Amino acid sequence: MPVSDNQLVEMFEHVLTLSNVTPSESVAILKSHYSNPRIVDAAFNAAQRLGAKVYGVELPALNPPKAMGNDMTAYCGDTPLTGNKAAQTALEAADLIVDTMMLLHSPEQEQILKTGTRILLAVEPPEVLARILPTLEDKRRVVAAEKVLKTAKKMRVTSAAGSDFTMSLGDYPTVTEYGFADEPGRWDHWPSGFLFSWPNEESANGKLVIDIGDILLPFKTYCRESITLTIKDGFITDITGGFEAEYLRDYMAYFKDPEVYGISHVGWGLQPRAQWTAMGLHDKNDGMCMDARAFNGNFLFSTGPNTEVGGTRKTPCHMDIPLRNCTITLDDEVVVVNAGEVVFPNTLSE
Ligand SMILES: O=c1ccc(O)c[nH]1
Ligand SMILES: [Fe+2]
Repeated sequence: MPVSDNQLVEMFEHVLTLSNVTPSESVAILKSHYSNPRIVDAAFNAAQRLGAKVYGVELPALNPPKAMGNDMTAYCGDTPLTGNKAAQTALEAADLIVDTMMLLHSPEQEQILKTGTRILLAVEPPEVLARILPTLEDKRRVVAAEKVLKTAKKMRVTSAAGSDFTMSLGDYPTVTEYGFADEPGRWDHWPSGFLFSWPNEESANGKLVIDIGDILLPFKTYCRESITLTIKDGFITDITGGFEAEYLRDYMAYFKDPEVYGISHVGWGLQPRAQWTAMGLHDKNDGMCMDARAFNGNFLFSTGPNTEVGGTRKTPCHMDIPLRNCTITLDDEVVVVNAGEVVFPNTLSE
């Protein structure tokens, strides 16, 4: 439901405080013409109320010729910042950047983070920002899960629908998202509450069944009939099913890039305030639907790029595919999700 300007400023003050913004710091508000002006204003006001030095960086939008739809997560790689050295310098000078235009996980973003600058992405609708306002408990839960994921050498995902998907882990880092950028060089996304890593190259194998009700982003559709993905040595080699499978095949083939079939980040949702049903209550252009990526107990699968963690796959096509009712096991013993229920960490408060 509608969120007042006053509540939006108060929420930004809460999240910037959790992000350790102090009066001795500088905060850059990164925007473009398509940013939500209410979010830009609330971020400006909240940072000033915390005593920080605030400035804005506005970049002209970039429209890659092959990009379709309005969801910024669909097309990764070049961003409005690409090649803009002066803006890059202005952003690297900040202690914290509130990104209201979506830098995505671009090489430029990684360069900024390397300087110690923190980045907080905030592009979802204000009512989603309000419903999933970050808490220290969110961080505790995600960091507890990170402890097992970052030492895991193997992940196995199974489901009653027929998934049996394994991969080796360890060559790539674990990324946590708990909703605030509180440590130097950290990128985070408000709203969130999940974690992920990437399979070691050529190690992902098996079958994934996208079952009825599972979600396809950026299509923002609930699957109405199952799709079966065959994965061999880190790449999808077959996509079978009915219309939904045909649609996914056609969309991925459009990019004419074999790297679109590579496996990208894999992890699970830990946000009890995110809801599987939320996507159905929003228009497709409202936002990127973080409820789908973060809802408690999902298996978040994705395809395409791995450049932000030093991989070589720079394909622009990125699918995020959260599955329900999966069992996720690490190293054949630690079950983190059992048939869609989070079992580790085992304490969850609403
Ligand atoms: O927060 C996000 C959003 C999109 C994505 O692909 C990863 N994390
Ligand atoms: Fe993703």
